[in-house]
Order: sequence, then C-alpha cells, then structure tokens
Amino acid sequence: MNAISLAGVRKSYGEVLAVDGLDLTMEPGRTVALLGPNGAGKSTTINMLLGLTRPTAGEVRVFGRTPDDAVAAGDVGAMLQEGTLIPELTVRELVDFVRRLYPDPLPLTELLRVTGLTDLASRRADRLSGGQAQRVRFALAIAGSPRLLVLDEPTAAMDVESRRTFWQDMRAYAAEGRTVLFATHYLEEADENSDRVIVIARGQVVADGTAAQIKADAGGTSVEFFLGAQPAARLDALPGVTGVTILSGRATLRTTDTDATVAALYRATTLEISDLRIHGADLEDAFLALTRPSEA
Ligand SMILES: Nc1ncnc2c1ncn2[C@@H]1O[C@H](COP(=O)(O)OP(=O)(O)OP(=O)(O)O)[C@@H](O)[C@H]1O
Repeated sequence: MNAISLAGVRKSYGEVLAVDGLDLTMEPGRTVALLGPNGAGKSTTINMLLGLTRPTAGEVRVFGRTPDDAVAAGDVGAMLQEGTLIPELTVRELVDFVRRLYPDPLPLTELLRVTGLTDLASRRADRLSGGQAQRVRFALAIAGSPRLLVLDEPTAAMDVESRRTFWQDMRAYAAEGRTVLFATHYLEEADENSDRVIVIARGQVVADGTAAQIKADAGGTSVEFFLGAQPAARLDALPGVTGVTILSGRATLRTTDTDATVAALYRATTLEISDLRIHGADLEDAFLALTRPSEA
C-alpha cells in the first residue's frame, strides 16, 4: 500500500489555483523532498495531506485512508512552518504532554535524546532560541512514532550547525523504515537528504526523480573525451548513458550516472581515452530551468 496517494488533486483559493492537478504516489519507507519556489503549492499540498484543508477536486489518501482517519490513528506526525509552543511549560512537560496523546508514543527519555533536548528539558519552552524551538517542534512531530513524518520547511529558522544536526536526526528517524516528506526551497537539502525529489511549480509537478536524474534531465551531466578516429560503437549502451554526440573526434556522453559511465568506459571498452572531462549541471541550474515562470 502507498504511504501517500494524490489523484487529480486541485485546490483553489478563490481566483488562485494553488494546486493544479497533482497525481502522485509515494511508497512507504522513502524520504521524499517537495522542492519548489515560493508560492509553488508545497504548503497547500502538505495541508491537504494532513487534513487541514480539503481539495477542491480529486482524492488524497494516506496509508489508504482519508487524511483525517490516518491522523486520528496516530500514523502522521507533522512539523509546520508556524505554531507557538505553549508558554509556561518546560520542554519536558510539553513533549511528555503531547506524546501521551498518542496510542503508541516513543519513550520520553528516548524522544529527548534523539532530538538533542536532554540538556534543555527543564527550560521553559517559550524561552528557547529559534533553532532550539524547531528541535522541540521536531520532538512533538515524532512523539507518536508516526509512520509518516511531514515537515514543512523544517530548517527555516536554523543556523548551519543546527541544520546539519537536524538532518542527521531526521535521517536516523527515516532509517527505521518510516516515510518522510519534506518541503523545502533549499536545493542542497533536497539533494542531500532525500531518495526522491518532486519539483513543483505553479501547482504542478515539473520533475520527479532522484536528484541525479533531475540534474541529468535538465540538460546536465556529461562525460566528454577525445576519441579520435576510433569506432564509437556501443557507447550508448554504457550504464547511465542517455545520449551520444561525436564531433571532431570528441565524444560527449550525456549520463544520469557519471561514476558508472566513467567506470564502464575504462573497464568495459578497449578504447584509448584521453582528455576526459566531466561537466555537471548542479541542481540549482536544473531547478531554475524547471521552475522558471512560463512566458505569459
Ligand atoms: N489561505 C489562502 N488563501 C488564499 N491564497 C492562498 C492561501 N494559501 C495559499 N495561497 C496561495 O496559493 C499559492 C500556493 O501557496 P503555498 O503556500 O501552497 O505555496 P508554497 O509552495 O508553500 O510557498 P512557500 O515556499 O512560500 O511557503 C500561492 O499563490 C499562495 O498565495
């Protein structure tokens, strides 16, 4: 069963079409990044998955159920962009209060430990720095040990070090077989922390795949070398290669997997290769190309 499925989902707010026909399925156990510029429809999509807003058309399912039912069953944890932490409670009290709302919560000590909050447990929750408060929100999101964790721009208030720790914690949580969906406009975050990147722009999916595939599809990664007059048969059969061009003795192989292509070039062919160069489009180029506003 899919962790998430969206079929023909649209959402309009009056004149604004925030989500324009999404068809997506996500398997359990994966970490998926929803990448898109401001106003792309990421938060609207997440809010529909959490049952916080209803689609204008189409169907949303979470583990085969309606979002409301999945949330009620304790299957979904979320960290949203805003949300004040209850004042006057300590971190320990707040985290414990929330975990007790779930049928099968994580043990309190474990929860504080994995989110790096043990030393802050006695601090009042409304007296934390922005990054520390985000850590508490993360603890609240995983308190019920949800099968699906949804994070809407989770590192927005964090400095570089907090970000690094946060993603380590998230990956440790995901490694236990959980499904994670996070929205971001940080390209490196999507690239480094997900198995699959879904790029959305103007409420529609404009690319979907691994970060490497998206980079390659957007015109990107190629391996170029001097071939001279040697026969170039079977270059297109090398792993990862999606296209071959030969011009004035120089071969250019477009590839989705530079490492595999280069390794096979040396190991699986007898070609004399010289002046090998690798050109990579970074995800930023790909992202900008994909999400550029269309000409009106
Ligand atoms: N409650 C609302 N009422 C009216 N319009 C809305 C509402 N929520 C979102 N929108 C509009 O819907 C579109 C998609 O917004 P959404 O917040 O889903 O985008 P986003 O990708 O999450 O953007 P960001 O990265 O800035 O958070 C935008 O044009 C936004 O202005």
